Amino acid sequence: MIVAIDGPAASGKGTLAKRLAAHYGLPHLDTGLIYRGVGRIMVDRGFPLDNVEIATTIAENLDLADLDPERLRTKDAGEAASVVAAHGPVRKALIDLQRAFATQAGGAVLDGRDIGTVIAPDAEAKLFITASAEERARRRFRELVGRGEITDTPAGFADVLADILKRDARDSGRAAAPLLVAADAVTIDTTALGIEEAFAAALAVVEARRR
Ligand SMILES: Nc1ncnc2c1ncn2[C@@H]1O[C@H](COP(=O)(O)OP(=O)(O)OP(=O)(O)O)[C@@H](O)[C@H]1O
Ligand SMILES: Nc1ccn([C@@H]2O[C@H](COP(=O)(O)O)[C@@H](O)[C@H]2O)c(=O)n1
Repeated sequence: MIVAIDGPAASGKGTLAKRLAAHYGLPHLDTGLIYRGVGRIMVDRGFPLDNVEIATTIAENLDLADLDPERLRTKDAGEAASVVAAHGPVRKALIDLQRAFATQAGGAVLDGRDIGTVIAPDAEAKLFITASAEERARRRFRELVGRGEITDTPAGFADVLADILKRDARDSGRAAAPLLVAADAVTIDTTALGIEEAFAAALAVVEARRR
């Protein structure tokens, strides 16, 4: 079974993807890490993020085994990821890698922005996880403060909210594989749901699709 999970930044799709993967004993791929990996290398090597040729070469040579979530879950890697992810040739270079993961024997759970629409259009279960921008910013803010990456101040929160809104606009407005709800996806709005409630709702959708 392939479970495709899409949604905007900090909506909780990664949390649900991990929980569903553990529940069904399936491997999980956080595809955001792939774009973060490309963005991180561009920044670390001082390449301008709008250099499509270099970003594409990096994407073509990316190895999933090299992606370190600890290093890549930072605010600046997320920002760099959303810039390189708008380049069509970069996305094209990363399709086979993601499809190979999705179609491995036994199935898989993938989360990202274009899983149900581009990477795994035939997935048995498709979820679109969303929440209000303010709630997503609150979640991301708590996470970044908890990791000591930013300080717990109103200005810090305003900065995270601005980043979420900017990423929403970039991810939804780009020409190449924009963030869209697949026609056969079920949308779960988690604004007022805790993690357990959201997991129960997601599990119910997947169970219904398995039958
Ligand atoms: N339903 C929920 N209620 C409260 N907090 C949540 C909920 N779901 C997830 N979180 C928390 O919100 C933060 C973001 O969740 P998560 O990383 O799963 O989002 P995401 O959509 O995968 O983000 P990204 O697109 O940036 O990878 C995490 O700290 C997570 O623990
Ligand atoms: N399938 C995907 C996954 C991610 N992106 C882009 O990467 C950025 C970072 O992703 P996170 O899920 O880790 O926040 C995101 O803002 C997207 O621009 C993508 O395009 N497609």
